[in-house]
Amino acid sequence: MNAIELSGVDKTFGKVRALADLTLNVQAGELTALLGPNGAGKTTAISLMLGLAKPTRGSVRVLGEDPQRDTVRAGIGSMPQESAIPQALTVREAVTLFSRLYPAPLTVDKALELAQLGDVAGRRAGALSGGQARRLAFALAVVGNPQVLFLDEPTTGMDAGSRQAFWTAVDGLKAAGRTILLTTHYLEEAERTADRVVVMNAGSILADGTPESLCGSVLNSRVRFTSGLVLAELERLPGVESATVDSRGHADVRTREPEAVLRALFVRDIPFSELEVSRASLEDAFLSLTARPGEGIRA
Ligand SMILES: Nc1ncnc2c1ncn2[C@@H]1O[C@H](COP(=O)(O)OP(=O)(O)OP(=O)(O)O)[C@@H](O)[C@H]1O
Repeated sequence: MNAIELSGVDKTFGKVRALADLTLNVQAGELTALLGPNGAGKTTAISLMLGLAKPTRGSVRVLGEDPQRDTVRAGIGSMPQESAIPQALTVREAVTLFSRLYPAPLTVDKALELAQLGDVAGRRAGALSGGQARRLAFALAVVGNPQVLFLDEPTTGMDAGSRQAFWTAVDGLKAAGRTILLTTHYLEEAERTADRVVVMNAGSILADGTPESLCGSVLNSRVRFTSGLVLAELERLPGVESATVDSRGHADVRTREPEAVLRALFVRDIPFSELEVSRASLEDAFLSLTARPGEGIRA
């Protein structure tokens, strides 16, 4: 079952076409990372899914309904980039207030625990640090126990420890079958946590697949070693797409078939040392994709 369905969606602001014929289906229980450079249209897409705005053209469905209907809102939780939390309320008061908007919320203590806010539950929202304020926004998103959760750049401003605890909480929500759509500029987080990565640019989808398939289909692996081979010899090794070598013999080879390169070194008995083989990261794939708009892939 699809928890989210966008079909043929356009959203324009005056002359700006923020979303251009966007079609995106998200299955229930899936953790999807929506990636894209600044201005790609991620926040606009989320605001349509939250029912905060209407598409100029096309249709948006969340849990099978128009998200502008009140009945759907009870099934949705959102952690926006900037939340307008009443600054005079304490953390506990704010979470309690939000819990009352939902028919079957978590207990306030459970939401505070998920967001690691137990220690500052009595502090006023206006007195929180930047990272604590992000955690409060997370508590407000989850306290309603929603089926679908939108997290817009959730970990921005969180320190390393908070981030780790945050992803543990998200893993728990995923294990409980929640549908999660997140945007982030921390690509290593998307690579580690997402079932699916959707890369947007200029209002459309540029690539869509698992983190592994995007890395595999877009970029090569990197094989580094030190040897006596000169550039022309490196370039003639099987499977090599490009290579560089410095005056001390440090070779840096890009290939889709690192095994073929290594086999050739062994079979030909070429002496080498300091071997390092690394797979392209999602960040490499993202940079490569968004540097060439229009040449999208569907992995
Ligand atoms: N209310 C608005 N009025 C005019 N233009 C807007 C409005 N909202 C968004 N836009 C424009 O639509 C485009 C998409 O913006 P959007 O905020 O969705 O991008 P984004 O992918 O979320 O970017 P970021 O990573 O910077 O958050 C941008 O060109 C932006 O300037």
